[in-house]
Amino acid sequence: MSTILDRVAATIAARHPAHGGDPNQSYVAKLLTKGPDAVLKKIGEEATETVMAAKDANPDQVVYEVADLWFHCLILLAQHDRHPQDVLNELARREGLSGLVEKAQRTENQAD
Ligand SMILES: N=c1c2ncn([C@@H]3O[C@H](COP(=O)(O)OP(=O)(O)OP(=O)(O)O)[C@@H](O)[C@H]3O)c2ncn1[C@@H]1O[C@H](COP(=O)(O)O)[C@@H](O)[C@H]1O
Repeated sequence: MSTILDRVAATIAARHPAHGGDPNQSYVAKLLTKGPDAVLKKIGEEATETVMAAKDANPDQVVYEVADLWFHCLILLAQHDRHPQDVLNELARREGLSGLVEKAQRTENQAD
């Protein structure tokens, strides 16, 4: 069963200018035409807007801005030939491993 992440990722892939995406018809194609830094700039903007919504204690706006942030992260993943499932797999790999334990292990390994 395809999820919304799968479907949006597939749409993003299809909108790539190299695959015929038209910058005059498609936001994704227009952004990708501007080059990799344009996507990074949007991610920075959307992350900042997410922080501002949280500081304003506006839960609905937080959801809206996180959706913008995730959407632009999906474009970034496509640029790097990665799929949302790769991120889900990484989260699954980490499942049950405390961040504090992971950090302690990392610090221990760096000291070796
Ligand atoms: N999920 C989204 C989505 N979320 C946000 N956005 C766009 O991302 C932009 C967010 O930037 P801002 O909030 O800063 O708004 P802005 O000032 O208009 O943006 P800029 O002028 O700075 O680029 C807006 O233009 C939103 O409309 C999205 N555009 C497209 N999608 C998905 O991508 C698909 C393909 O879209 P097209 O490429 O446009 O066909 C769509 O069918 C949707 O499923």
